[in-house]
Amino acid sequence: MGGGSRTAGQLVPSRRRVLVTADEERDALNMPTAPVILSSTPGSFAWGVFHERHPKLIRQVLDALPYGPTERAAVEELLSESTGGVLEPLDKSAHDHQQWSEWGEGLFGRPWGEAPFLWAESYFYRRLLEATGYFRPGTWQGIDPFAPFKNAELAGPAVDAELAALGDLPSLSAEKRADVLLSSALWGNRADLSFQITAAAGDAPPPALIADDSPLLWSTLATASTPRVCVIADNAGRELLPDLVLVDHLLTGGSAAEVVLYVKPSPYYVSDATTADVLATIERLRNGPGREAELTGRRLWRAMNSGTLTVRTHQFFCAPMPFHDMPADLRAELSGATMTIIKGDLNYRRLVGDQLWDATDPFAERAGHFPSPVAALRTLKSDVVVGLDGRVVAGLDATGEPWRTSGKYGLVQAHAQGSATCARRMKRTGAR
Ligand SMILES: O=P(O)(O)OC[C@@]1(O)O[C@H](CO)[C@@H](O)[C@@H]1O
Repeated sequence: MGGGSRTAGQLVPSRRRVLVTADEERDALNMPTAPVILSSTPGSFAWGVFHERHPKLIRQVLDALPYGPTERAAVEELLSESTGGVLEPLDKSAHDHQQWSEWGEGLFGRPWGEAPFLWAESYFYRRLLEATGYFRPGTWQGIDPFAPFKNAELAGPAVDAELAALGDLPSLSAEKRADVLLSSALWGNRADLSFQITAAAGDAPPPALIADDSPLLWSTLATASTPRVCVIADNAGRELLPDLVLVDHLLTGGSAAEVVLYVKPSPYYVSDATTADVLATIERLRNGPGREAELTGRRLWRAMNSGTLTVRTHQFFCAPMPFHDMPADLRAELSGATMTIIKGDLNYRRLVGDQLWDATDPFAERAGHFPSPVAALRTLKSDVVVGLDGRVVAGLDATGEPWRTSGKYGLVQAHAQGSATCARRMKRTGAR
């Protein structure tokens, strides 16, 4: 574990647009804070992402598509800059140059490892799209550099088996089916392609759930008259598939009258889902194998036709900040949700803050800023975790395993009093 600690002179990205930052708010409320994770400490998880995972990723990206000399050189240059150089700004011609200049104020010109890990990773993926020409007019405009990996996974035999297994669902009781589908969506998060780049070969440990607030998730949905569920998706392929099956179950079983599925506006963290990935996954379901898969795919198609399922995105989902700093329009959208289900490790980091919290800090304190009741379905693949029982933490520490990052443990954590922190902030500032 490790990263670095937040000291007086430490650089943090500009949050000029944010009226009250998470740290200012905590200071004002006398709440505890924790060191922001950096990637400067050799041997830490964050350092390994830049120095071990990214070099392998870059090789895979350059092998997967026939990029020309300009793109190849730019990609190699990014790898060398991000492992040994300083943060260079986006070219002035980039459509979001100004935006990133603001987000990176005080960071450009400094070594990558001095930027918060979350910021640096987000910027790495933005720069990778720049290097491959994703936003520039030309051959590679709009071409997802990770599409070959995502497509291979979706077409693979493991997905065939998962689709065929859907045939067992009708024989289960409604309650059992709900549990099974929630659990599939949770463990589907282990199928993240960036994680697999450095996961040990043949590594398929039996999963273990170390926190389970699923009763709170289900009871919150059960008590609403017309439940609106927002799902903030994570990975495409073998994670999005069970997510969509869960969405179908929520809609057909009455746990949700409406579902809004949020995806990334552009390729990000290798396998993160975009709208194109949602469409490809629904198509995969419609084509089976298996009658139940076909029916699920058709129902999802019709749900999109009727508007009970909407797929949306927002630029903020690729922004380098925690959810605490989400812009007002997205906050307003999410505030109407009966429950927002947040998938995956990165979204969890953004929800609670990418900081070295004490693992027993209450989840409600870290997630209470979210504009709606919120539930996180996440396998642990980074240093951040909160809301665990002290005895569980002691037991995990005693194993000597890297339990926070191994992908072997998972959690369902929920908080149902949305906007608790928001309400305190409004009271303090006199806002209505
Ligand atoms: O969000 P996901 O797909 O569950 O996980 C993303 C991840 O693989 O990438 C980051 C490190 O690059 C970590 O947050 C985590 O290890």
